[in-house]
Amino acid sequence: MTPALEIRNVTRRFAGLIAVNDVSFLLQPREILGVIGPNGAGKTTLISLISGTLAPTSGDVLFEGRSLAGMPAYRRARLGIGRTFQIMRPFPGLSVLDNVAVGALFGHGGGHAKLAKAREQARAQLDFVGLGKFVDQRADELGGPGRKRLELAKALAMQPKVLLCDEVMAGLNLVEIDEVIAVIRKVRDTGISVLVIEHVIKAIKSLSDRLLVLHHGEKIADGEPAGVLANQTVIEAYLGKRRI
Ligand SMILES: Nc1ncnc2c1ncn2[C@@H]1O[C@H](COP(=O)(O)OP(=O)(O)OP(=O)(O)O)[C@@H](O)[C@H]1O
Repeated sequence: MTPALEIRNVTRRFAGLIAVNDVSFLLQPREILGVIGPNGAGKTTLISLISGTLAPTSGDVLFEGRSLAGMPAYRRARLGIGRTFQIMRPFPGLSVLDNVAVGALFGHGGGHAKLAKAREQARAQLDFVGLGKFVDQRADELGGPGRKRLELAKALAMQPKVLLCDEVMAGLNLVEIDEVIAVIRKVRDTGISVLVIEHVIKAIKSLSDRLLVLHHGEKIADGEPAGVLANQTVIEAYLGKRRI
């Protein structure tokens, strides 16, 4: 089976700093892959290299077997690569519904050219993530947990085949984390492959089919979650962080 994503020897430098260093891995269709690592390990950079907001210094990203080299972010989104942002940026002044409708207008396959159709799709995505009751509220009036769900709905409205989630559980309480986990599982059940970056180790352990660990830009482990978290190198990378 062709992988949904293949990351092939990807390196990204920022001046003297190597943020991502010769990283390779696969994301299989319908897989939930968790990516963890201490602060500054290169996780967000990795998502940006896949979604196309950053270009690799070397290496290649393949989507369904096809190289994305040189392809801008908007075209990758149209091909089916959706992402959420760690720093949430709802369009201020727009309703929750229209924030998501924007995603539907520009998403996979060119999106829905008609606003009415985009709003219809946005409403369905908001129901899906549990924000159905808030469609008419201004997006910048949503609280933290609501904004996390909004980020997910915005990305899903683009009808991605691959969803890249950047810390969608950060700042949530345990109940809210469980709710987001349930939403991500539902996303996978619709046939979407998911890459999840997260600091909440317990959550990502139960959510992920496979876990990949980055440390100083390098992949130090990749495998079944319980085994990866018992790995001595991984424990040392987190020593003192109290996150395992
Ligand atoms: N645009 C940039 N210019 C210069 N350095 C950058 C840039 N973006 C990231 N970095 C550096 O690259 C390294 C990896 O950063 P990145 O944000 O990918 O880490 P992260 O694992 O997502 O961290 P966190 O968990 O804190 O979000 C860090 O040292 C960071 O300071």
